[in-house]
Amino acid sequence: MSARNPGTKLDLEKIFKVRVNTQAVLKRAQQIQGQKIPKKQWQAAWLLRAVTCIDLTTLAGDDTPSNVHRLCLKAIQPVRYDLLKKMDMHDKGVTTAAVCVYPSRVADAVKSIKAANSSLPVASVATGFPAGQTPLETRLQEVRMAVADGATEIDIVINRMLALTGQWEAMYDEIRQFREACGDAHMKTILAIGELGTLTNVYKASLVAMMAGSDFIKTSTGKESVNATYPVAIVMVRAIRDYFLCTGHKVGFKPAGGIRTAQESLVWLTLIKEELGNDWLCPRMFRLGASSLLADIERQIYHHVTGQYAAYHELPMA
Ligand SMILES: O=C[C@H](O)COP(=O)(O)O
Repeated sequence: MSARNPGTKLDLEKIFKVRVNTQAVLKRAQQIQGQKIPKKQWQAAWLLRAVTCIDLTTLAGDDTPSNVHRLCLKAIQPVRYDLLKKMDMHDKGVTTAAVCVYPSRVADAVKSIKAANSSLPVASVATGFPAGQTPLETRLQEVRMAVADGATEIDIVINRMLALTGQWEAMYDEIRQFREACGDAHMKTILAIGELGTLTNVYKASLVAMMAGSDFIKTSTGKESVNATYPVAIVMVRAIRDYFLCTGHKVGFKPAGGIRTAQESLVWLTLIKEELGNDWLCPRMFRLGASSLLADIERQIYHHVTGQYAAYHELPMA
């Protein structure tokens, strides 16, 4: 990952001035979805880029060491070797960006990745994911435990109650404490946009999260009824741009939740390229949080290489 965002003082004046023009945002989101996407070998290259930006995720109540182990192996070899060889990409170290698991499964993931002689990062959700409704000390302790078990990236959830009641200072203080508990682990801050009510709140929460030192801002847990949407992404990436122009610090962006198709991954890459530029089109600055996107991308790559669609059983999945 890139140099970290140290954060800034909380600028409440700037937060209170935020207004979002919803119609303009919706129009821009439509424009981006209407853009032509690359075809043929360019599409295959973009899809491989998308693979390298995936936080391959399992966040289920029935996660076990064995399904986490399979997830890790898939993250290390996300696309079948013979397909990569046909594209002359077999020796380019194509992996996903990270695996993402619950705190209790971090040690399992670290063990599997070490056993495979890989240094793939292990990310963990924490802070009472997904609702964030546990006492602050419990949430802080969860972060410390995930880091102690070997997570090098922590996806925290914000306290929505503080955002919904306009307690931005308290939200800033909590996130600051999470950042400290993370130590050297990079922190992605999940806004849970489906529960923030308005796009204005999304912009404000984005700014507060960045001022408090988040390395990434992330749309959703994947557990809300509304998760990663393009209009919300426009608002968040504009906040990232605004913060960069004011401070010189680059913060990453992670849409997550409900992203399932290769086609969607191409739209996400287009959105990042158009709104933030090529500097953000890499795993250091952009992640796709997804549990089941990789299957479709690998299928499209199979089609690109062979001219046929694979049955799902032909592609080993996590
Ligand atoms: O952070 C990642 C999300 O929880 C994944 O959501 P998903 O299962 O809808 O892909």
